[in-house]
Amino acid sequence: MTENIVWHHHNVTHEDRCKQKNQKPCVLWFTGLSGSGKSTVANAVESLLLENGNHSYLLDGDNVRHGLNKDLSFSEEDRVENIRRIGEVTKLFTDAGLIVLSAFISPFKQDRQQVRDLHGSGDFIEVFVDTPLEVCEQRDPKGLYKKARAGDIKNFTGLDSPYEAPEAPEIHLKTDEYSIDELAQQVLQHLGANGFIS
Ligand SMILES: Nc1ncnc2c1ncn2[C@@H]1O[C@H](COP(=O)(O)OS(=O)(=O)O)[C@@H](OP(=O)(O)O)[C@H]1O
Ligand SMILES: Nc1ncnc2c1ncn2[C@@H]1O[C@H](COP(=O)(O)OP(=O)(O)O)[C@@H](O)[C@H]1O
Repeated sequence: MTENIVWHHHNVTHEDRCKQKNQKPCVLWFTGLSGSGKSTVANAVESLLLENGNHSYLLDGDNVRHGLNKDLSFSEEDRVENIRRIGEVTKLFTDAGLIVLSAFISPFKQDRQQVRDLHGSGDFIEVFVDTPLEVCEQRDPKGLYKKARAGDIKNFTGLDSPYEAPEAPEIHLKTDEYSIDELAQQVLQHLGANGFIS
């Protein structure tokens, strides 16, 4: 497919863009069940990054599925393609020098591993938003569990579609033990301790 396509080298380099922004780009890859708190915590982290003078961008499953990925369903095949595309987008954004936050269920280990491999060099940070299914279902912020239990939504993650939890995430957030602010601070602390932000 890439036959006859030649890679262009640009005058302004990745290093130039990082230096200009005074940060080391990375992807904070939030993964977890629907209602686990991915969007909520990612939003709180992004606000802290803004306050700290960092340059970031938050990619959110619901929003991206309204645009770039609006042709994709929730079949296994389409979820794989969803994450593949988002992986490529995060690669472009980190190349641009940004700290990228992505909030997708991303239920399959293999797909998350592929995004990790795409980034290489330690800038992929898996953030497991660990919330028991019962708690997610109780929160049910969009009423989707109720609809799924009633049979109105098929292939719902955690019910009739699988979620493969990370085994060794860089950051493990327990949302039933800590507040949103505390969880956001845990993420910022990891970024600081690992030299991504100052
Ligand atoms: N069948 C089914 N299963 C899971 N989720 C569903 C489904 N149908 C719609 N939704 C809504 O879509 C959001 C998940 O989209 P993602 O792109 O993150 O999913 S995936 O990574 O491709 O699995 C998810 O958003 P979050 O609740 O923010 O996770 C739901 O609002
Ligand atoms: N400690 C917590 N961390 C994250 N979310 C929490 C917490 N406690 C309660 N919530 C609530 O849980 C819901 C999580 O929804 P959301 O962030 O949309 O999840 P997701 O993006 O994973 O679907 C929100 O209504 C949020 O206010």
